[in-house]
Amino acid sequence: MDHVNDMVKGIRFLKGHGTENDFVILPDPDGLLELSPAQVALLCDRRAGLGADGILRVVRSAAHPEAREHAEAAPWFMDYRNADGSIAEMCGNGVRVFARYLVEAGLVEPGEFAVATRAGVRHVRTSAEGDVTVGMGRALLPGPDTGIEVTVGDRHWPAHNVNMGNPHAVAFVEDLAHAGNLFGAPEVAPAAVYPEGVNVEFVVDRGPRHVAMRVHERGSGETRSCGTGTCAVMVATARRDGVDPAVTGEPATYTVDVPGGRLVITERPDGVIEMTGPAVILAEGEFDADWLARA
Ligand SMILES: N[C@@H](CCC[C@H](N)C(=O)O)C(=O)O
Repeated sequence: MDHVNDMVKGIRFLKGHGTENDFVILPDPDGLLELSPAQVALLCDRRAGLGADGILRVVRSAAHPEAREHAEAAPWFMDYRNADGSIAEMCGNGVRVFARYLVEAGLVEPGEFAVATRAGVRHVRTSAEGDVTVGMGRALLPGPDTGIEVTVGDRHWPAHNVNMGNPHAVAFVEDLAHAGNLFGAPEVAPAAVYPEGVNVEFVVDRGPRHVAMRVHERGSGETRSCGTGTCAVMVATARRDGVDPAVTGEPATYTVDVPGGRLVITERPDGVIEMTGPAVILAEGEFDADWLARA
């Protein structure tokens, strides 16, 4: 293997996941790694690349134009990309994995700290057991919340418009299998409600304050979990149940099962949503910079 090692101009990466929403993590403290959409897509390719639902580039906030203003409060910026190379504002599972990486790399002390994202600063709390809690900010219910329809094949469902920094359409269905194979994006109408595209969640009840969902993610296809999606689902389900912590003054907690595991979502009376779940770093290595440059 020595000749291979001699040849490789290595770029370091790690692999991690949160409830099986998986990421390639690229430590790039000085923000020197310019990634084209084609390069991101190659890295995320499960046959020709490393394979992932998305990329988490780890950049010092001070070194990134989109995060410089947060450098003092949140020294590290999560530059998230979807598997197709597109940029998204926010990734809930990604923030937990990003936080776990910062702790394991010794870049922050475990416990409470802040992470800069395109959707703003997010406060995280790591536990020694592996779970990470993230203050995901407030859900926006931008409207319209009626007249939105999700279609898969010949089935149609009304959907709720929830923004968690990124856009979601939440549809309550009778059976998660009715969402079909989700190889392609579900149709969401009217398309004008989501000019930047949308993540679509299909939800069934499992018990009191307990639901299960599948998701088709904008830019990544069906994934095993979507953190922002579970928050959007929690809020849509709570309102459907007549639960609003801003009115009762009591926090509301829902359990949201995803194909890759379980997340616990709490909405506080001040509207801030907290997401708790696992975050795992499972491998690290190097790939050939020339291979990526050829993409
Ligand atoms: N998997 C993520 C969401 C990633 C971004 C999404 N695909 C979008 O384009 O908005 C999560 O855990 O929240």
